[in-house]
Amino acid sequence: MFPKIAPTDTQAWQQLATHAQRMKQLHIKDLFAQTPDRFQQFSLSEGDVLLDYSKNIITEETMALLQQLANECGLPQAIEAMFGGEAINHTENRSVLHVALRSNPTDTFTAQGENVVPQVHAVLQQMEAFCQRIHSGEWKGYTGKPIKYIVNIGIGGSDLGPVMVTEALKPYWVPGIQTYFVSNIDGTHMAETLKKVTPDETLFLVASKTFTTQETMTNAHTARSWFLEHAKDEAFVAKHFAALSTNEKAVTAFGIHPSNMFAFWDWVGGRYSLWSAIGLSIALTIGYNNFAQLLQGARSMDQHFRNSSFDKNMPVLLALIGLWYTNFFDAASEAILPYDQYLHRFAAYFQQGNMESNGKTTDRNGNRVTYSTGPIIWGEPGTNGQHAFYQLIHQGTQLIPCDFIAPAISHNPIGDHHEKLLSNFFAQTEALMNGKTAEACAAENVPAELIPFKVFEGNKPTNSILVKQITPFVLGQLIAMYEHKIFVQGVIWNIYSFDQWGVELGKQLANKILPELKDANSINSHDSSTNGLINAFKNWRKG
Ligand SMILES: O=P(O)(O)OC[C@H]1O[C@H](O)[C@H](O)[C@@H](O)[C@@H]1O
Repeated sequence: MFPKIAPTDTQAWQQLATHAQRMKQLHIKDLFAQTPDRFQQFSLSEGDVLLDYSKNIITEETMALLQQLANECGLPQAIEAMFGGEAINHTENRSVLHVALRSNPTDTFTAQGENVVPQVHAVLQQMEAFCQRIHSGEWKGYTGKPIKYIVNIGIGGSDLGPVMVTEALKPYWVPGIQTYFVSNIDGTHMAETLKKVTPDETLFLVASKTFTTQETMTNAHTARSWFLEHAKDEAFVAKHFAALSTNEKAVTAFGIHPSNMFAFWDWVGGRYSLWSAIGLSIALTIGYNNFAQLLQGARSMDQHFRNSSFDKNMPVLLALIGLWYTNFFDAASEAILPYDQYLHRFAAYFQQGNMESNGKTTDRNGNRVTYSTGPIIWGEPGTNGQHAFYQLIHQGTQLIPCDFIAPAISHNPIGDHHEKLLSNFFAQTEALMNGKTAEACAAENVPAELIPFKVFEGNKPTNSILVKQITPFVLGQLIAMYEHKIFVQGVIWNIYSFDQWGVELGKQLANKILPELKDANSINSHDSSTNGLINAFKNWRKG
């Protein structure tokens, strides 16, 4: 295990606090003027991924102190504890081994004394064989037709990853397969999806780690009823429903045959599960070989993370820079801004990844933290964001560190679209850094009374992540890079990143209120606001 030290108790933290006061007097553009080769100093590549972190309010001293902080907080031991399968998810007494899901067969990862790699590869083989049967048309629906539609029913970690990846890799979709995702318990989500599919050509994947989640179970039962209205015979369920879960008992109770179950394990966190059986919708959509490439990309980032010194380690550097702004500049949020339409769910995916992992106030000693932890994560694809919220990033009162992500090669090289798109990426990061002075405005003959409105302070930090192309391998690298960033920050903040007790409360409360909504009686068991809302809801439905 690694030390449970409050980061504020380290020497590095004290030094960083003093250092930050000095750094707040500086402007990034001056740092570039002082050190023209700053790009060489603060950028690195790993395969086809280039990280440029030079447009940050940092110097070599900043980075050295941040790395010292990581060392004082036991990051080297923590990395080995995770890869070594220690039960670092302490509050659930579980290992955290999503890295084992992208292992090679000859690798070894141990949970509770057992090498988990053979079982990982057994399920991967089961997934590969299943994909082959679906894609070849060998697997037939109840009227003898091959499967054309995949409907993944899951929520949270059993939805967001597969949605994000299948969208990101749309150019790789297997011809003839159309995939949909139903997550919301709002009947609209299911109803609208069922309009697009046919019962005899659809495979429903019920994706749930626990197989108890209310939304997923409700949606799965609705899908089953709809299917049986058409198929009439329960025996046909086996041809059209598969389960992705850790809970074999609940899968069987639902009526899905164990041979249609793809297993994973309690050492896979929901928001880290796209690499497991939860990724079956991905493999069915982009083909198993592309799914395997995604895993290989993640594996290469795992090795980079585990083996690189902190000054050459992408996840560590991103984590330290993020923490620098969260804790020493009071930044409350971070934006993820992909300049790639296919990555339009990337920020939403890492909203769960970050906010469910590091949105915690209790430290690993059970005490309330005295410093900020996980920031709010948000973002939209550029350039749409530019025409919506960049105003605030440029001229608002909040400091919002941004990650710009873009591929050099587009999957859709139409005319000069991609050059135009990327010119916006480069221009934005440059403008956020440089800003615009009153003198520059005056030189452009801006009327004096308008100058205060047209001045940009600049000094807005950005990371630029440029990749050659969004291939399955590169996407695997990118996802794993951000996963490990979250892990590093959780270690330094001394919090448990792999539980999510905050989500449980909502589940319990809804279960308490649900029976109260089933009859017409007036309710008075809550506060006056909740009573008023419930009674108004009921009154409207009476009429
Ligand atoms: O996969 P399931 O067990 O259905 O869980 C789905 C989701 O449920 C909760 O919201 C958890 O907080 C998430 O981490 C999880 O991904």
